[in-house]
Order: sequence, then C-alpha cells, then structure tokens
Amino acid sequence: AHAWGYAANNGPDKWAANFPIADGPRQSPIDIVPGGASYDSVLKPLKLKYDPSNCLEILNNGHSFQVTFADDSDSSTLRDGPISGVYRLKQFHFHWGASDDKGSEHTVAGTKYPAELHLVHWNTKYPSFGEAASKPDGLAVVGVFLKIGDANASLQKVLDAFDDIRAKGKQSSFAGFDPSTLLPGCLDYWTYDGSLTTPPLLESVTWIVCKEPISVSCEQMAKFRSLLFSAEGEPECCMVDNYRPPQPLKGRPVRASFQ
Ligand SMILES: CN[C@H]1CN(c2cccc(OC)c2)S(=O)(=O)c2sc(S(N)(=O)=O)cc21
Ligand SMILES: [Zn+2]
Repeated sequence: AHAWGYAANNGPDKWAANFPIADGPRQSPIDIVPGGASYDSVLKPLKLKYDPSNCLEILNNGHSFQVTFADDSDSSTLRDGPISGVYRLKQFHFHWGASDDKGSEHTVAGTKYPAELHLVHWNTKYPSFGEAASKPDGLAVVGVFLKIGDANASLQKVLDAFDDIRAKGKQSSFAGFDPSTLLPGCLDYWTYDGSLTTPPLLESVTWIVCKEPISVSCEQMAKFRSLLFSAEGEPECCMVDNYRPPQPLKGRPVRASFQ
C-alpha cells in the first residue's frame, strides 16, 4: 500500500480507503462563510506566548516542512480564545499551491489564498502530544492565511533554511525563531470543531482561523515551491498543492470572535 500524499493516485480523494474517518462528521478544512458564522461574545482574545529558545529544528517530512518546538514545559503556549486550559506549541508548518491562485486549506466564501500557516498545539490535560492527538479536545491549531504582497521578513528567516531540507527526510537545526512574528496584527478569528487535514485525519482539533492574512511575496512563494516531495536519489517531485480541499460542514457551527 503506497503511503498517502497529494498526487492523483494517493491524494485526498483516496484517503478514505486507509482512513475511513475521512468521511467523518467533523473533518477539516472547511469553507468559512463569514455571513454564516455567528459572533459569540463568550469567545476570548487569543493568548499566544512563544519562547524562541524552544525552537529546535526544521524538517521536510515529505508532505510539508515543519519547524518543531520543545514541548516539555509551558513556555510556548496558547490559552483563552475558544479553548479552556493550556495548550503547548508542538510545531508549525504550511500548505501551499503550484500557483498563487490556490494553496490554502480553509477558504473564505470560496476564496483560496496562496498558502496557509498552521501552528499546532496540544492540550496539557493529557500526558503527551500522542495521547492528546486522539482526544476530541486534544489539539488546537491556529491557521493564518498568506496573501501576495510585500516580502515577509520573518518568513524569510524560515525560507533561508530551505537549502538544507530540500528533499524528504532532510532536517537541520533551527534555533531562536519566534513564531509570534508570523502572526497578523489583528487576532480576530473564526473557530469550529474539526480534524487534522492530513492522515490520520483525527477529529481532535479545535480550529482557530485568523481573519487577517499575513503577507508573502511572489518570490517567497517560489521558494516554497522549490522544496521536494521526493527523497534524495528519487526522481524529483516539487512540493506543491499539498492542501486538502474543503470538507462538508455537516451542520457544525462556525463562531466568530468579532462582529
Ligand atoms: C502529517 N501531518 C500531521 C502530523 N501530525 C500528527 C498528529 C497526530 C498523529 C500523528 O500521527 C499518529 C501525526 S501533527 O499533529 O503534527 C499534524 S497537524 C496537521 S494539520 N494540517 O491539521 O494542522 C497535520 C498533522
Ligand atoms: Zn496543516
């Protein structure tokens, strides 16, 4: 059985074969319809506190690249917002397209952005990330859209590390990066109960999608597309279109933290 991916033979339309939850009741991403979201005054502002010294490494896992954080203490956390308790930052990664007209996983009234950032946190009421990943309130992912505009200086620090991780399985140390520099100025958000957007598609994610995008330049998008899905020694396959399309809402409420 070939591993999952984003190609015609192993992409999102094929995932249900090995991961039947793909057709489950709370799958992600979704199309966010602003008019269909209801403002909920009980929702608190997001409280994100990240310690750059927790930043460990950057790696190409064959689906995306991710920057991994030390999560053995409460020094890089997400609190408040729609969640209760303390969630620890585990990693952040992106999804993007082969061209600027697609790439995000969530869409807004059908609009696709060229890329989407995911900051993955796990609920410390559980003993570990692995334990949390299978619980309905185990994970909280903050999603941020990327929109073509000025070059993003903070993002450039991440892109400058790509030469060492071009192929699947490559990793290199990556220290002292502060992911809060990737957040938009305004932290208004939509929130709903969903899932991982990749296998194992676990329905354990409280999604928190920021309304305001951050900027990325065309040249920086080209740098994303220079990564490979393939490992060294394999035929080169550009890492592009690593996004799952929107899934059925199935009656779930989408709440807005803003009016
Ligand atoms: C390959 N990508 C996933 C890897 N992870 C995972 C989670 C639980 C279990 C597991 O294997 C047992 C792996 S993960 O939690 O780092 C995430 S978050 C995420 S997204 N796009 O919804 O934000 C996808 C993945
Ligand atoms: Zn993701």
